[in-house]
Formats: sequence, structure tokens, C-alpha cells
Amino acid sequence: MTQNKFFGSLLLIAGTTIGAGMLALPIASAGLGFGMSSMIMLILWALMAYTALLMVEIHQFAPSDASLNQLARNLLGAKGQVVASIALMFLLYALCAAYIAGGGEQVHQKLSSWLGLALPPQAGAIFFTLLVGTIVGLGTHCVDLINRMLFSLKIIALILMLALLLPQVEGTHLLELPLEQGLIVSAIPVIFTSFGFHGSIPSVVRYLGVEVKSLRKIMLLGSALPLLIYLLWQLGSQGVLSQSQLMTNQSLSGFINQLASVLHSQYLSSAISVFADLALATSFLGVSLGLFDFIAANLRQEDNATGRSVTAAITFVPPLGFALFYPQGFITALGYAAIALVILAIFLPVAMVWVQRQARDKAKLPQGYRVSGGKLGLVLALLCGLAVISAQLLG
Ligand SMILES: N[C@@H](Cc1ccccc1)C(=O)O
Repeated sequence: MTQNKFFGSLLLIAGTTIGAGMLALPIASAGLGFGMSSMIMLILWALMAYTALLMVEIHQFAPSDASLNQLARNLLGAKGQVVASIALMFLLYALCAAYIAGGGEQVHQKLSSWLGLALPPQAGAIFFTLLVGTIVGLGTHCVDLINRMLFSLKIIALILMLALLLPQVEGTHLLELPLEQGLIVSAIPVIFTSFGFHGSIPSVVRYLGVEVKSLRKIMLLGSALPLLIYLLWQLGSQGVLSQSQLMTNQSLSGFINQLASVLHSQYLSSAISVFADLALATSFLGVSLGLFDFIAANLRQEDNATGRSVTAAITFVPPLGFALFYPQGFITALGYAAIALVILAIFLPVAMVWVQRQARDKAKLPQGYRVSGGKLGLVLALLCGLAVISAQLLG
């Protein structure tokens, strides 16, 4: 394996993780204070890194091109495969709904100010969906090309934004304590979703081959890099705005405008806005392409103009419908995505590892790589997953 492939896989994991969910972090954790929100982020990162390692443990005994569906079928049977498919579809739909709502807000604001017209908020969502829908409809090659370009720009905007934001941090804001305990519960699902990337693990295994040692390193480093960037982003945004200022916003554009208004730099405000647009665009392109391919494969649509149009309609109309009814549904949809993500990234890996370990022990086959923590670790992960789902349903 070359250094290059290792680095590419690392970027693939970190790049999937760092998406539009990052924008939601300061809004969702408003009122918690920097200390408390950092603690929750650390715990949820550890949970996600642990289950990513479980996936490596599962992949080590499968062909390198195994998909999540195939693994679930082999270890859990047809029922496991159905659960995996439904959870994946729900996750992708919920994420698309969030990205259209968030992107719609941003596009609406820009269109209104450029044209000098008072457009309805729904216009932004429709415009954003048509744009991305056309690119995805044209094919993977087109998405790949545009995504690569936007992704590089996103990294530049991210570095610029953090470099300009961090010197403006005021220590006093960072020491604020949680305003209300109840806020912790509602923050958990959105923070959890922002650490999600598990759909990309099979692609990395296919790319690298079953190289357990490198895969372990990639899972740990690839998820730790987003943790570091999220901590810096929270440090910047929570160190510039007070908890009560943050609490007044539940919408993405409201938060970005407020951040811009207290900062004394036009460059910084532009960097934040450009980063937000790019994060929304790259996340939406990646996730909607995944959903498009999933639907095309499952409905056996033909790969011609009619087939692709039908697939595009099934992909984009439901999440657009959500965004039209809830133009400010960015945070809400990310919270619901957490439910499906718990199933995909916690319940399924735990169940598959459980079955695989028992079967190998019974047949006296070599253990291979086993994630430390034993049964206790698996049970703890399961309980954390239940806690995230309960937080979303009760919060
Ligand atoms: N972490 C991604 C969301 C995501 C979850 C699960 C899988 C893929 C992507 C974001 O912040 O936008």
C-alpha cells in the first residue's frame, strides 16, 4: 500500500465527516457552554471511532469489495439486510432534507439581496435542489469533477475561517456554564450526526484492501481530525458569541448573520459564509449521489434519460417537500438523521461483531483482530445508541 492511498483514505473519511453538520454544532449546542459541549463531542467521537473499529473487525474476514448490505446479510441474515437498507435510505433522505433546508436558507438570502426582491423562503430550496439535482442527474463523473473543485475550496475557506476567527475569541464567553440541563438532551443527536461517516467504510476497504493495521489507523486518525476541527470551530464561535446570543438563533442564516455582525472583519464574515455554502453544497452532492445510486439499483431503473429522470424525482422530491414545509428545518432534520445513524453505525456493527465472534469461537477459528473492550464494550455502545435515540425522541 502506498503512502498516497493511505492519505487519500484518511481524507475520504475526514471529508465525509466534516460536512454541513459542522455548521449546526454551535446552534445545536447553544446554551451548553464550551466545556460541556466539548465533553459531549469527545464522548460521541469515542463512540463513533469504536464502532468504526468494529467495522474493521468485521471486514477482515470478508472479501475486500463487500458492501454493508452483503455483510449484514452474511452475518445477520435477510432481516439484517432489510434493516440495513431501510436505515441507510432513511439516513440519506434525512440528510438531504437537512441540506436542502440549510442550503435553501443561504441561497434565499443571497438571491434576495442580489436581485433586490423579497422572494418567498421556498424559492431558495427549489433553486438549490434544481442545481444539485441537475448535476447528480448528469452522472457520477460530473459530480466527481465538481465535488473535487468545491472540496479543495472548502478546505481553503475552512483554514481561512478558523485562522481569522480564533484571534477574536474572548475567554470570558468560554467559561459560561450550561443555561439549562434540558439543552444537553436536545444537542446530543445533532452532535452525533456530525460525527457520522460510516457509510464510507466499505469504500475505503475496497480501495485499500483488507489491511487491518492501516485501516485501524485510518479510522482513528480520520475521525480525530474532524474532532479537532470541530473543537476549534466551537472555540471560535462560542468564544465570540455569548450563550444567550447563540440561544436567540435556531436558523442557520440567522446564526451566520449574527456571527458576521459581531466580528470586525469583512473578510472573516465572507470566509464563514463561503465555507457554509461550500459545506452545504459538497455534503448535498455526496449524499444525494449516494441516495440516487441506491434508488437506481433497488428500483432497477434503466440508465437512460427517462430512467435517470424518474430516479432523480424519487431522490429529490421527498426531501424538497420537507424543506418547503419546514424552511427552517435544518437542525430538526439532522436530529432525525441521528436515529437512522444509530442503527447503521452502532446497532448493526455491534450485532455483526457479536455474531462473528461467537461463530469463530465455536468453530475454533483464529480470532484475528478484535477491538478491545469485550462484551462490556459492545453493551456500553448499545446503551449509548439507545440514549441518542431517546434524546431525539424526548428532546
Ligand atoms: N457527518 C456528516 C453527516 C453524515 C452522517 C453519516 C454519514 C455521512 C454523513 C455531516 O456533518 O454533514
